[in-house]
Amino acid sequence: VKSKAGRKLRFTEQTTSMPGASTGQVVVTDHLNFWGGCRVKPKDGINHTTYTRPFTKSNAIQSAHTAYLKWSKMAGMERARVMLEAARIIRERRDNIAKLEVINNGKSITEARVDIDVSWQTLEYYAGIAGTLAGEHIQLPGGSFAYTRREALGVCVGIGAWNYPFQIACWKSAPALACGNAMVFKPSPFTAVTAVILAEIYKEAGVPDGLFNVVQGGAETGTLLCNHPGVAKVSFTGSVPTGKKIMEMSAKTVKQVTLELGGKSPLIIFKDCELENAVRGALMANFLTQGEVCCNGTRVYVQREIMPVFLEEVVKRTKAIRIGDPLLENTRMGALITRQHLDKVLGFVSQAKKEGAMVLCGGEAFTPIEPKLKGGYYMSPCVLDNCTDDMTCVKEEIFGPVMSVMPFDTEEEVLKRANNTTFGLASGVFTRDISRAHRVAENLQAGTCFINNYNISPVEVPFGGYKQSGFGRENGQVTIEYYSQLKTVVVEMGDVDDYFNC
Ligand SMILES: NC(=O)C1=CN([C@@H]2O[C@H](COP(=O)(O)OP(=O)(O)OC[C@H]3O[C@@H](n4cnc5c(N)ncnc54)[C@H](O)[C@@H]3O)[C@@H](O)[C@H]2O)C=CC1
Ligand SMILES: C[N+](C)(C)CCCC(=O)O
Repeated sequence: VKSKAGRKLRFTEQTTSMPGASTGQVVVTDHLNFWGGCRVKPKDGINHTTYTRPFTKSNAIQSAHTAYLKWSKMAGMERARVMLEAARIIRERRDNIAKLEVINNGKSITEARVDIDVSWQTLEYYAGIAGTLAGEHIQLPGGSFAYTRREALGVCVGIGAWNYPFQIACWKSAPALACGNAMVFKPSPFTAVTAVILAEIYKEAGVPDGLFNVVQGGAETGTLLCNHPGVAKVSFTGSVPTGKKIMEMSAKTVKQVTLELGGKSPLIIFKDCELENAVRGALMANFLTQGEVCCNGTRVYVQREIMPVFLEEVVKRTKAIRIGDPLLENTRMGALITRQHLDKVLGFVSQAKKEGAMVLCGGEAFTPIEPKLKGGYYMSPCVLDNCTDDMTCVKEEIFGPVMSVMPFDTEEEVLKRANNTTFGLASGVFTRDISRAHRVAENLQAGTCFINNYNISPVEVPFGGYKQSGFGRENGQVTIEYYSQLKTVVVEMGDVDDYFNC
């Protein structure tokens, strides 16, 4: 849905050809901004993309700051209770939120349900940690001592991409709120709807008004948020070029930054792998959410001896992927996010052909037979053979369902080739040799290495990049460090030295 701000949000199951061409439709009749505990009318009253005034008096950042003062004084256990209630509400409304996510994003309903499950689990996980936040006591000479306090940062900004709209909002807000911060979240203008649902759920669960706010808009709004002196931290998910701008803007007032950026991750398949699993893994690494996944393993290196059998299997299964109405239970691939993005992905396939790659399957615009789905942004998932490391399709992030396959001979060679990239988000290896698996994991320059599977990221496990794929982490206990700061309190129990007058 291209939701228009300033109208009411209602979910109806009508047949229509909305962007993404699902059988559902969202009619937006309520405002999509959410500040100070309620939906707010855009000041220009027209379109969320041209709107926001973070510098004006009554604004999202100010209301977030007021809420932060209250929330950060509560005990971790009290915050935990509210967060657990929010998790419960998400779980209860899982199917409805998942439907909205499908209509908004175009991904299949079965995937969207997993996203929503991961979302409430994220809130539960950080609720569990909220009650454990603590400092330490350090003994000093003469009975003096010091202690540390783990304190919130203040108002944190979250800026999200369009591929996992609700989940990204939860990955950012859950650790932020657990630590006592407030958050102003800006979703991608392509997927404006579900972050507001999260804001309403937090309110219903009992967070103070203004603790989690949603401002709609694009680059202009994001820029205002990153430059705002009242913001302590920016957590960004999106492309590398935008990430660089975010870092630059944040530097002006020394804001803390977490950057979850793009990738071009290698997946290495050795000849001693369990082939069935490796083929399934390659599909998991390339075709979730229409291939619009930052950590996808899109450079698939296959040991030469098993290349023919691997290709045969992978092509057979790729051709069998059911593309179509994302709201149907048996659909496994929905529609890409926009016409423009679809054209871009198809352009990568044409370029690959020009550079000598061979299309083994897919790579074309796809029109489902149902008339109601015509006009949707579908494409057939693509496997490219005859690829070399210097081709555009192997070097650049495509962010669509396009797998590039390349042969390799030795471990040493493939590691060198796998690491020859400015990205470093994820990586994967399939082998039955446990020593080799751990050796390869050690030597791959990436924030995650999946052994004998791919794209498994439960909330307990830290997620983030090496190199230009970003820094900071989301998920796992470590993320607490990225949403809090340590205060040292030094306590003198004796007299102050008479150093200057003795
Ligand atoms: N590492 C990760 O966790 C993920 C990374 N991504 C990356 O995101 C990209 C696709 O997402 P897009 O939404 O197209 O990325 P994008 O960088 O164009 O936009 C991301 C967000 O930043 C905002 N934005 C754009 N320009 C801005 C500016 N100058 N200042 C502040 N905010 C600005 C957008 O409105 C959007 O909310 C891919 O490259 C992908 O790899 C996507 C999902 C997850
Ligand atoms: C959930 N997972 C691992 C498939 C992708 C999460 C990262 C992203 O937002 O692209």
